[in-house]
Amino acid sequence: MDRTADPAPTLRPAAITLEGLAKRYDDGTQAVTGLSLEVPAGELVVLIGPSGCGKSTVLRMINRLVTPTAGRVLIDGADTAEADPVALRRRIGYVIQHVGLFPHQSVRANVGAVPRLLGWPRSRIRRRADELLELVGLDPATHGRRYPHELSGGQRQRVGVARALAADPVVLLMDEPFSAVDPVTRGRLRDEFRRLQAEVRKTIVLVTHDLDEAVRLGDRIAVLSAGGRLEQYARPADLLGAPGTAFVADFVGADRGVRRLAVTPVAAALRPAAADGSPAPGAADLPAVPLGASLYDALSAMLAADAPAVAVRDGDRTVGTVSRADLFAAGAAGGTA
Ligand SMILES: Nc1ncnc2c1ncn2[C@@H]1O[C@H](COP(=O)(O)OP(=O)(O)OP(=O)(O)O)[C@@H](O)[C@H]1O
Repeated sequence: MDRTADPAPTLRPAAITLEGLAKRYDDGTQAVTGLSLEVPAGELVVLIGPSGCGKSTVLRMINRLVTPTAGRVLIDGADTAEADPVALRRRIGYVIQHVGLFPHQSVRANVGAVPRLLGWPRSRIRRRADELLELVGLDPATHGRRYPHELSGGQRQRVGVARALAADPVVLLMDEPFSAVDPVTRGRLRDEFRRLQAEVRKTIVLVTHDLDEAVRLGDRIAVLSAGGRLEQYARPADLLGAPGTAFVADFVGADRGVRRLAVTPVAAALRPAAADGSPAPGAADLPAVPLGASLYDALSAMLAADAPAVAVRDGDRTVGTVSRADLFAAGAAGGTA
């Protein structure tokens, strides 16, 4: 990204603190109960739990679309109840399930909506919109002038993400952001989003029903049960390796061992190649996975090729091998996600 073209300083991501947060709706529904958790600056925290357990209500209390009945939300230590709600929402990006793009505005105008409200000069808004469209994988020249109905569902979803990032928010809230598209597009968007987050490093709170999405995207996962009660808050590998309550064990399911392989890097089981750089004997005949792959990828490659091990490559170089025994041993011990 050409930061020199944009005079706006990039805002540091902010930490979010939820302190004893609760919401009881007027009809008596207790949606969230005494929720306390800390979202470190620059991390992506996933809220997951069964339908109706209060996940969306938590997001909406963070941006003050819903007023808590008890507790506080602090952003970088400042109580959001004391902020002007409109100004607060401009500092917080919000991506929702069905995107909510303005149908009668072009893609570029949609992405520039918040900067326009903030009174940025037109040339800067346009530059920012085009920069963000590129960032989310849309060509500004082709897609910038289109209207939302002229895009595919996945493209609309990308525009929604670009729009939420436009004013360089200190916090990004995402409510089921990838659920309105087919499973293949969903997987692709999720992978793209992971790369995007590695680049922009925002503080993100993301709501999903999908455990795979949670373990692949989350730095930490908060599992909520009915009434918005926090069951466990942990890193993905820890959540899968040591469910803290019977509810979590049931929620992460019997296949949690396999899921855990997906969040354990192949490096955790690597048998390094010889120090002189010569490849392990027979490595040339093995299927290969890149160094950034997970143990799950390694197992898939072994099963597909009916091979006893995989070679691990860093670019063109074979850096070592992982056998089935190495893989299961490391999977059982758990790696860091
Ligand atoms: N405005 C409202 N008035 C009354 N009850 C509400 C209101 N909004 C949500 N609720 C209730 O609060 C509870 C939590 O809803 P919320 O949408 O936060 O859950 P969720 O976990 O996001 O659900 P889902 O996964 O199905 O989207 C539900 O029982 C819901 O019916």
